[in-house]
Parts: sequence; C-alpha cells; structure tokens
Amino acid sequence: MNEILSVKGLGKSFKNTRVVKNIDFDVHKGEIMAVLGPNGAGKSTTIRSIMGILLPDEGTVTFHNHAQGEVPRHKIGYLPEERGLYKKVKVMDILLYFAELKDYPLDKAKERALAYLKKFDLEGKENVSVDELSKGMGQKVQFIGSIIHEPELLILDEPFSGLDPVSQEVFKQEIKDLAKKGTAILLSSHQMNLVEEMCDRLFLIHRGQKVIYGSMDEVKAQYANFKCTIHGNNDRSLLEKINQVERIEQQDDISILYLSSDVQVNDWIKQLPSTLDIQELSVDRISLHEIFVDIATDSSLAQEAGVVDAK
Ligand SMILES: Nc1ncnc2c1ncn2[C@@H]1O[C@H](COP(=O)(O)OP(=O)(O)OP(=O)(O)O)[C@@H](O)[C@H]1O
Repeated sequence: MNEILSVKGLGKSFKNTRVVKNIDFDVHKGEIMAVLGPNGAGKSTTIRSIMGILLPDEGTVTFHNHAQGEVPRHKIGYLPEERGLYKKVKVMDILLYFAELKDYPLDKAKERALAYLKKFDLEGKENVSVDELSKGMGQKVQFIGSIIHEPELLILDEPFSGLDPVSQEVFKQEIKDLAKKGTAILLSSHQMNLVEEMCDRLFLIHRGQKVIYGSMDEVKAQYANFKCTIHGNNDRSLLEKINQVERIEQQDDISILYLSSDVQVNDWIKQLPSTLDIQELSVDRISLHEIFVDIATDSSLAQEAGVVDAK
C-alpha cells in the first residue's frame, strides 16, 4: 500500500497526565481514514502532534519520502478544529494568501478558488470581506483554503460541525472526490453517519488509547454485523439457548440479540425456538454509531488498549 503518513508509538502528556498513549496508525494515498473518539479522547492532540504544532513526548511521525520529524507543510492541507479567518480581508485575497503560504502558483490558485467558490454556492463572493460571511460560509472558505494547493495529505478536524445538512453533503462529496483523485485524508468527526458512509478505514481512540483500528467491514466483523430486536415476553434463559448470539440486551418486553459476525440471517431466523414470544421482530445492520456508543460507555473497554485491531 502507498503510505503517505505513518504514526508510531505516539505519546503526549500535559502536566504529568498522559492524554495520548502509544498510538500507531498510517494513512495511505487515496484513502479516507477516520480518527474517532469521545470528547477529550485525544484526537486533536494526535492531529496537532502530526502537524508539529505540539511536540510529542514519545513516538515518531513520518511523511512518506521525508525525513522522520520533517513536516512537508506545502504538501499538507489542514483544517483545524478551531475556526477563524482574518475578518477584514476579502475572500479571494485570503485564499491566495493560503496558496502563497504553500508556494502554490497564484494564477492557478485563483482559477481553483473561483471554481471552488462556485461549487460551494459562494459564486460572486470573492470580493466580499470575511466578516460579512455567515459562519457556514466562512467554514467553506476555510475548507477551500485547506485544499487550494492540491495537498497530498488532507487533515480535517471536525469539518462538518456547524454546517447545514446540504453543505455537509457538499463537503462529503468533495472529500470523497479528493480521495478518489489520490489525496490521503485523515478525518476527525463526531458525525458517525457521515463517517460510516465515507471512510475506508477508521481508528478509534478512547482515553488516549487505541481501541479499534481497521476497515469498516473488519471492525463490524469483529463486533457484530447484525442485531435482532424482538418485542415479546421472553425469559433470558430461552434467549441464551439461541445459536450464534454474542450478546443480549433486555429492557421490559424488548430483547436485542447481537449476532455472530458470520451469521446467515435467513438460516438464523429459521432456527429460532417455536416457544419464542414474537410480537414484532426486526433484523438490522449494526451502525458505526452503535459501536461508538458501546465503546464510549463501556468502562472495561476503556481501560484496555488494542481490544480490536483489525488492521
Ligand atoms: N494544551 C493543553 N493543556 C492541557 N491539557 C490539554 C491541552 N490540550 C488538550 N488537553 C487535554 O488532553 C485531553 C485530550 O484532548 P483533545 O483535545 O486531544 O481531545 P479530542 O479527542 O480532540 O476531544 P473533542 O472531541 O472534545 O474535541 C483532554 O483531557 C484535554 O483536556
């Protein structure tokens, strides 16, 4: 695989508290890698360490074809979590400024800026000053600023926050298109539905430690692909006798059975006991959102590192 970025054994402490511990992952050309985790998990600290904004205490960050520790800024696009553009500057001027910082030819940058403004529904705004833009419009301009120089690696920290659903779709499509053209993308987001639709692989941190790392299919296979929800009055002892059930959750008359990852739904339903009380039954695919909530609220998982490494 074509590695663009490799992170090995990354660790960072603030005032004797280790907030990032022994993090390993890599990002390949043309893939979207998601960095996920609950609030305070260590995502931004990891991203800032990659960008050289923070100095890690342990570990290495290597960009493909560059010396270890060297951050080739002109090849990286970065949308930081904290938003902000110079307020009194015109949209085109700020975009050209971003391009200049990356040594990108200004005539080409202007062409790209106009095309992107049109794409993001900001046509004709090039001479408007930033403080006249709405928050979402400003975010679009900042996003354009992060890709104006055709980066090899694009690091996006919460790109969807504050965007309306239509703009989220536009961003999503653009990020997917960039990956298709070969850009390596590292994406941190809390929007699990979007992440699930977009990312090729994911990396989930909890309390600074790696909990999951792998492709979406691999992660789901490690967890469970399907869950079966049964409305009916059923004893747990009966449910426990059913084959290929990994885990059972029960509340009142609702039972949720998490099925083994290799289950064939068609066959599995046919072998359910005839004594089962079924008022209603549904079988659904497990969502990334459910996996995330499960991990984030499971304190035993939180204390372990590398519980699932599907790489
Ligand atoms: N400059 C700093 N000084 C001290 N502690 C910090 C600093 N930056 C981050 N932390 C702490 O490090 C931990 C990880 O923070 P980080 O911002 O990396 O989390 P995150 O996963 O990006 O969270 P969120 O989803 O809320 O943005 C938190 O406990 C935070 O309080």
